[in-house]
Amino acid sequence: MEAHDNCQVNYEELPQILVLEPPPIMIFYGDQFLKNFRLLKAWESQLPLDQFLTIHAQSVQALLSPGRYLLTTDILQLLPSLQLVVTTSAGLDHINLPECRRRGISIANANDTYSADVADMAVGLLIDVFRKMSSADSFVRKGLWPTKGDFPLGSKLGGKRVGIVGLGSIGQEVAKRLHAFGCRISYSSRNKKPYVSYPFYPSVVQLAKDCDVLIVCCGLTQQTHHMINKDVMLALGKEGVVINVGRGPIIKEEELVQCLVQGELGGAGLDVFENEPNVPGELFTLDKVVLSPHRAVHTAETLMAMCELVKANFEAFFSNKPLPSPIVLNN
Ligand SMILES: O=CC(=O)O
Repeated sequence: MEAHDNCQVNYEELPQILVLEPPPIMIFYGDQFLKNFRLLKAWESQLPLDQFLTIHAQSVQALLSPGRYLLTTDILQLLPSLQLVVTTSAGLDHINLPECRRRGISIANANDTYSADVADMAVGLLIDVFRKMSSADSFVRKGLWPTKGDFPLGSKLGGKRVGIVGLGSIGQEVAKRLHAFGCRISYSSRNKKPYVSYPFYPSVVQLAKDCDVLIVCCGLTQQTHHMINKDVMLALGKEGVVINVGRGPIIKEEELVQCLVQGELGGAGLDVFENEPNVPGELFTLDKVVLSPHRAVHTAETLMAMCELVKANFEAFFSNKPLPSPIVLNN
């Protein structure tokens, strides 16, 4: 017996949640926010994962999934009673969605909890690339100012033509911010959005031709995989800048590195990479590139909001109520 909310509850009787790997909320804040649930922590077991899952196969109805852990068909098949996946991410590319659809497994995600923070980061990366803030910081710290003299000029943000790739909730937040900075916004998306007046481009290459900057804000799907390739980058041009706060594999990284090294692209601000946490070494020496370790979504405040949403989804599921942030899986 344990004390929960000042009353005695039997821990064994609490609703059970399987957690395959600790999500960032647990890493930073522990698992107190899920104190009214019994957490089955796969990583604490000495057993290989498949054996561990086989033992708990019949009892697991709900699973908490951190964004980076792949929920493959193999794993899902080991969990025949699974009815709900709550993921702490906004992106769903780590989950085998067709298999969930086939099995009728519900999914809930972070919805737009992170959108404002991700948009702030996209704008921050862009300002950093144009105004060379990271590189200026390192210039001063290395004591180069007195010896090397004048630091190179940056480029003005106001007036730049910014193409947003994916005008979902993150893309719209980016547009709002950069519009306020005096940028000229246009976008490409799966469909033209009837409620915005920014020019719409069905083709990303055409968008790139007419812009100084591309900001990748879309999710990773079969359609967006490697969508930003050499053709797009050449269309953007030698002064062009690419910002990626979506997912690494939306950009063909090898071609991005090549374009940057060969001076065919003006700069990049990257929060996400194809093979995280590995970043191509060629980028480390380029001042026109700003790098960030997939942190756009995580601020202390947003993680707390995420905790609440995760908890609310599990509470709703175990009391047969509608999920607060369900994903509708289309055929
Ligand atoms: O990248 C993080 C997310 O999709 O939430």
